[in-house]
Amino acid sequence: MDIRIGNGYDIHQLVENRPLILGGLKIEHHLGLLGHSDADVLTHAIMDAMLGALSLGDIGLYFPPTDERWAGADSLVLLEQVHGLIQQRGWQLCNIDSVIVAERPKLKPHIPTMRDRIANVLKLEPDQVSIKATTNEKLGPVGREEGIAAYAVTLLQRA
Ligand SMILES: Nc1ccn([C@@H]2O[C@H](COP(=O)(O)O)[C@@H](O)[C@H]2O)c(=O)n1
Ligand SMILES: C[C@@]1(CO)OP(=O)(O)OP(=O)(O)OC[C@H]1O
Repeated sequence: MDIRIGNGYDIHQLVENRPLILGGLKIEHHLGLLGHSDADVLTHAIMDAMLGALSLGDIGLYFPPTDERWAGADSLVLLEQVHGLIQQRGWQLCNIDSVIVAERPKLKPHIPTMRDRIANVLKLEPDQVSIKATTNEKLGPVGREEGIAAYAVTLLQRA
């Protein structure tokens, strides 16, 4: 089999006195995401999709939330390590498609920079990294701005 698909999902709580980091980009907002790491929910979903494509488990296996080494970790650095695992096994990324579910802030203006940052770490062209945003139409915890969620799908091919 020469292609593999993976999907990833993550959600983090929005709280006061934390930065909002999405796709490696700090976005000005009165709330930020709570987590052991930088809580970059988009990058976490992308890593889980990459690992899932090769049945390699999830990010908690490689970067346990109980391990002080990952306290405040920059998720783009973790992404680079996950990319290394994929490459070591002889695979490369074809493309990523993702969606961030957030009631606020407006993410559209920030998406090109997020795509560039993720693409840069993964040595991809920005057009191989799709990032979309949607609200949750005020429904549920995301709709009440208690958190932000992200979904990602990725396709890998043999290098
Ligand atoms: N946090 C968000 C959410 C959405 N957008 C953009 O707005 C468009 C409309 O969103 P709906 O949930 O009402 O469909 C969406 O297509 C995004 O382009 C955004 O920028 N930031
Ligand atoms: C990368 C890690 C490291 O603690 O980040 P967290 O901020 O704990 O986020 P979560 O998505 O709950 O779990 C993944 C963890 O492995």
